[in-house]
Amino acid sequence: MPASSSPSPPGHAPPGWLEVWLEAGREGRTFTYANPSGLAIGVGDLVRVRLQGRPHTGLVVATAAACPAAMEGRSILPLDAVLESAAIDPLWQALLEVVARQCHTGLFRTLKSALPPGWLGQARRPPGQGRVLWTVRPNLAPAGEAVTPRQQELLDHLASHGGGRLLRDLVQEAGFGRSLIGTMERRGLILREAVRGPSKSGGAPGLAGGGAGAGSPRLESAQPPSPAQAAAMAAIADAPPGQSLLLWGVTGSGKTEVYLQAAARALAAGRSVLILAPEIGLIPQLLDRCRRRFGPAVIEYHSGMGDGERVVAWRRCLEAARRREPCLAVGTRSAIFLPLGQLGLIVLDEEHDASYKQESPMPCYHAREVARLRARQTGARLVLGSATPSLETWWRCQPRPHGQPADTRLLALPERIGRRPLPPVRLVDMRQELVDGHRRLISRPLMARLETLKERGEQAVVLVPRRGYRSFLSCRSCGEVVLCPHCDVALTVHRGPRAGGREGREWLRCHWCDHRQEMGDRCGHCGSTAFKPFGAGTQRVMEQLATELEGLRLIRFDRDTTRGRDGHRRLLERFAAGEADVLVGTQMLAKGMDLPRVTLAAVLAADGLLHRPDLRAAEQCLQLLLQLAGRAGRGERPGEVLVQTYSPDHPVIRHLVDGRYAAFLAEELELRRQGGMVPFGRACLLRLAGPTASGTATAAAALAERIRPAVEAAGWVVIGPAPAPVARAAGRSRWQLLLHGSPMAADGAADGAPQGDTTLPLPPEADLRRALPPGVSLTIDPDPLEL
Ligand SMILES: Nc1ncnc2c1ncn2[C@@H]1O[C@H](COP(=O)(O)OP(=O)(O)OP(=O)(O)O)[C@@H](O)[C@H]1O
Ligand SMILES: [Zn+2]
Ligand SMILES: [Zn+2]
Repeated sequence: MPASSSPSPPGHAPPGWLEVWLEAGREGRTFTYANPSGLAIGVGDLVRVRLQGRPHTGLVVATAAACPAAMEGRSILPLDAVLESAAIDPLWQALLEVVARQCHTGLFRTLKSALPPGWLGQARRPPGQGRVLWTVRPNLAPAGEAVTPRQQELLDHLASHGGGRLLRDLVQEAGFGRSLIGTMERRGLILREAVRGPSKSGGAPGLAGGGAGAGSPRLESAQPPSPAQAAAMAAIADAPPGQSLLLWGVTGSGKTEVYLQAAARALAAGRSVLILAPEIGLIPQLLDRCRRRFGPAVIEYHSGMGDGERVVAWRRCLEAARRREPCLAVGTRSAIFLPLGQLGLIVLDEEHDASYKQESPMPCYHAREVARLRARQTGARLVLGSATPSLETWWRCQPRPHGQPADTRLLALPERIGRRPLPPVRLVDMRQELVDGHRRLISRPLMARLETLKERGEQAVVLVPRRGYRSFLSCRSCGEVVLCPHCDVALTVHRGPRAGGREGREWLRCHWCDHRQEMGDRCGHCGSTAFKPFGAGTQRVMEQLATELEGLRLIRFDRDTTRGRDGHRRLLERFAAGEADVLVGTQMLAKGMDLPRVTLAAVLAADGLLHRPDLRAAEQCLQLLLQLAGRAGRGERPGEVLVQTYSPDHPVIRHLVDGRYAAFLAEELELRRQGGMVPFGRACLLRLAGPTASGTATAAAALAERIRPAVEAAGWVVIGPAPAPVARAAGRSRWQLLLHGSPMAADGAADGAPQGDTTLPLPPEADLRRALPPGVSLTIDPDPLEL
């Protein structure tokens, strides 16, 4: 319950007036409130106030002893209550201020993006209020205590949610009955606790820092490290505070084991640990591994969770920080802002992944850069792990001129665990397949390999770049591709029941805005009703495999089949349990999976990945293919990679076959150097979107003129305006301006320094917005990953 009027500390008069930030509109606004009853209040406190008669939760951002001059003589409302003292730590706020500045936006927008949804805002119900049920004794099985299957289900469910979940989510979302919960409470199997204010949370399970032996008998013990793993762990332990390290380990080299042992060490020293993965789909496996090692108290945080659960996770971090207890949190990019105290270690797994970058809304931050700032600020070590490091991170490991040490230390795990070989890559030239009269989706070599899977008791993963049934549809008369009416992208053919539809029928869907329509509509270009489908999506590949290889058991793994909270976990568990021979899916199957029976990784249409007009297209494609290759041969049996392509001589394919990622990076770096591109130059993208093409174009041109003086004075150039690569999406026209600056030209350093000064030569964000016509939105994206 809200903290009541606490006496103010001696020597500090309670402030008479407060500036409170409230979530009003997109930016938020501060309002002045009075403190007539003299509550002890400070910056960073969470308070309840009234705005237009309604209760709101707000954040105190300033206090004053005297009434602000602007408010003199006006009636000022008193605040209602202090909800929570020191809800925001000054150090944490300082971090957000730097992020806001680097992303060229305000602190409020940044706060709003960093805090869990519902933390601030109109008090529909005060944030996070509710009852949480905690597991008290998760290990009933070894204790030999009798529980019903349904009771065990509830215990497992709680364990998989960090040990605790809001009562209303348990009932409404997870469907557990109140009587079941009541019975278990009475038996002392679970514990109810209100989540408000600093809690005495005796019921929260503790974190086992030491690995084996500590706490629960079910905890798994650490693996004896290989020499390379041991060297990496020692280097992390000995690194100076704030140091960044790149853990470059080939797929299956045991990077995760290094993270876990480094985490155990930090926890044992009383310091918190944060481990990030780029996608929600990778969280379940990572979380499971962490919980097996450290117990159920590991905190989970990502956008796949309900708002209430995120608030609970946030609070658990805050309260642990107050008690100076270490925690271990696992999450996606937004977890980089969790209010963990005494941070000792931050890990970004798959550090090269583009999902670490927020594209919209602003702030367009990169979790890797925020992690770097946070590590420096708190003295934590930052470990960036990857089998295919980003060019930027690799570049930071190179020695600097004049004998300065590299910014990031390189640690290598050059071999797989158990010296298992990396799987060889075999190309299937699809042109030759055609010449030989084989026109099927699945080449003969791939068929032959899949046919023997089952008898050998092995499994395969098959990557298909697109979900759905067919990639696109074009008109038989005029050849035009059928586009989404709201976006400049081709509609994808899907098959199967859709609301009210029949099984097996085909319909069209936009992967950008989710528009859906019937197949039979006329060609928008010539009026013909005859269409021809092209390309194959996951659905069609499933169908083909099922008809051509009878008896082969398949699971489809894409965004359509992994919906819902546990969608990824459910399918992967079924596959791991041997319920299927082949997993057919999109990019998401290339990452993280560690299944010993997978001996074949195949790509059906590599060409769909190769030809993208983007600065990082080659880098991202090679990363994906190497990741995919890394799924094969992780167990006792050797693996193999099969790539079907029409472009066997493409440089990316060549590098894939040679497996020489370092050589690729060196070549790519040279290209970037010649072009003055990242990391030899900096870029910033201004994205505009508006209701009409002409209005948006005019606004973009006016904006270009407005910023030109400041941009050019800093030695940068303005490129454009130009239509965005997808010039219309969800009915909005999109234009963009690219700013390009070269630190090389500016400071004359022959080698280009890793971006030192990260502020952009632009007028303040608010000025830019004010100059835009109504209805036109602006996103400022510094160091964009996609152009
Ligand atoms: N020291 C060790 N001794 C025995 N087995 C190990 C050791 N370290 C890791 N392993 C096992 O090797 C396998 C691969 O390790 P891990 O998943 O950590 O690799 P990774 O480098 O993270 O892989 P990827 O990048 O491909 O996801 C796992 O099954 C893991 O349990
Ligand atoms: Zn669309
Ligand atoms: Zn037509």
